[in-house]
Order: sequence, then structure tokens, then C-alpha cells
Amino acid sequence: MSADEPFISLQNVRKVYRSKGAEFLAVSDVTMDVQEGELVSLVGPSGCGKTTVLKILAGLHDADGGTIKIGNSKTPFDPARDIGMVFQQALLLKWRTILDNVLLPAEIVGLPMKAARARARDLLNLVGLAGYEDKYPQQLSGGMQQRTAIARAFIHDPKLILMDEPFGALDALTREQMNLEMLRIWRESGKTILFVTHSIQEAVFLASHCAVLTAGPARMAEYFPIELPFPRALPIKTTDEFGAYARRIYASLGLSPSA
Ligand SMILES: Nc1ncnc2c1ncn2[C@@H]1O[C@H](COP(=O)(O)OP(=O)(O)OP(=O)(O)O)[C@@H](O)[C@H]1O
Repeated sequence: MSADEPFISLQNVRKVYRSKGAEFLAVSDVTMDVQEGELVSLVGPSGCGKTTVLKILAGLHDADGGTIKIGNSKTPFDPARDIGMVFQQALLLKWRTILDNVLLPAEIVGLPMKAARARARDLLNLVGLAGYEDKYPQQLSGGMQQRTAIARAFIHDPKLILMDEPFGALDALTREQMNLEMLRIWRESGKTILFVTHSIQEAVFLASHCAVLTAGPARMAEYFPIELPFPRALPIKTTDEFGAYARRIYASLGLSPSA
């Protein structure tokens, strides 16, 4: 194996939805290689096929063309247990405590519960929710519920975390706070994360690499590293380097005349 054998490799992925005899081309051509431990943002206009790409990676949809490979000889991948997902809504079970919500994937995968409970407490601490273990979802704010969902995605120690616009429902300040926490959690966990967002600022601020998808059917417009230093703090958003990356994305999306 070569030292940089990718963890995820998508080559010319294509997806057609079919219903009642009609066909809809949702993704026309997506190609990218992701190394283990990267945090990749997928940015593109509404309806361009970002969620479809995540669903193909999650094994929820089959692709109609191209190849998808996850895992490599160093890090094998089992789709049944190596994926954690975070959606726009936290989707917590309101009759379970915060701790028990976080434990749900551990129960599904069949992990030893004593160790899982200790890990759930550690993860709640990591996302800033120590002390809330015995509360119920409706007793927490939207941002706290979303942090619970993030802890839940990590509980079974998956190798790949897929996040679909996880902070889209939060107010702007909570979203910025969550961005900072997300960076911290990513750096502490070392996980490979793919992150869908509509926000160009978020796509630049969070990512080690950025995939820009064109208006649907999704085609890869660009895939490039974001070479801003880590750790990142909010003032980096005012720098020329940050602005140059944002302009590059706007230009790829056809939203500005020049990069
Ligand atoms: N099950 C389905 N059957 C038919 N068409 C679908 C299905 N799921 C999605 N689509 C269509 O495929 C296209 C891509 O959808 P997708 O949800 O992947 O886009 P998206 O970029 O994630 O959008 P958004 O940013 O608004 O969430 C859209 O036009 C959508 O209407």
C-alpha cells in the first residue's frame, strides 16, 4: 500500500433517482479522495445533491455509476458499525435521558454497556454537557441538543462521521460556538469527518479540505485543501487568506465574476 492510500475514494459517482417511471439525475459526476483524519466540507447550492452524496457514503443509497471505496489496508471499514451520522435536527428520543440518547448506537451495535456508559459520560463532557446526563431533550436548548447528537455519533467509535448541515437550525452565535467546538472535537478525536454546509464561511473555517459542488445535478467543481493553520479562532475569518478561500468558492459556484 502507498503511504497516502486514501481512506475514501469516490470516482465519477453518479446517482439517478427513479420513481413512477420518471428519472431524475441528482449527482452527475463526483470524484474525490479523502485521507484518513481529514475534515472535508461539501458546499453547494440547495438541491445540488450534497445529501445524496452523504447517503451514498452511508450506504443508504446505491450509486448508479462510478466507484466508491471506503477503508484501506491500514484502516479497514465495516459499514455496519464504522459510520456515525449527525443531521440538521438532533432527532433525540424525548422519553430517554441525554445519557441514554447518547447510548443508543452502542445498544444497536451491541457494545458492552458498562464501558459504553463511561464513554458516553466522557463524550458529554467533551461536548460541554457534563452535568446534563439525566436531563431530557426538551430541557435542553437547540444547541445543547445538537451537541448531544454529536456525542451520540461518536459513541461507538466510528471511523467516519457524516454530518448533514448539523448547525443549520441554530442561531448565528450558537453556530459559531458550535464551529469552535466542532474543530476541537475533530482535533481531539482524529476522526475523518465529511460535513455538508450551505455556508461558505463555515466551509472554509472548519475544513482541512473543501469540495465545491455545482448546482444540481451535482458535479465536482473543485476539491482543494484549506491551508489555514490549526487551531483556528474566529478572527481568522477577517484575514486576507480566509477571504481568498471564500472568494474561490464563490467563483466556483458562479457567484462572483473573479476569484
Ligand atoms: N428519494 C428521492 N427521489 C427523487 N428525487 C430525490 C430524492 N431525494 C432527493 N431528490 C432530489 O435530488 C436532488 C438532490 O437532493 P439532495 O437532498 O441530495 O440535495 P442537497 O444538495 O442536499 O439539498 P439541500 O442543501 O437543500 O439539503 C434534489 O433535486 C432532490 O429533489
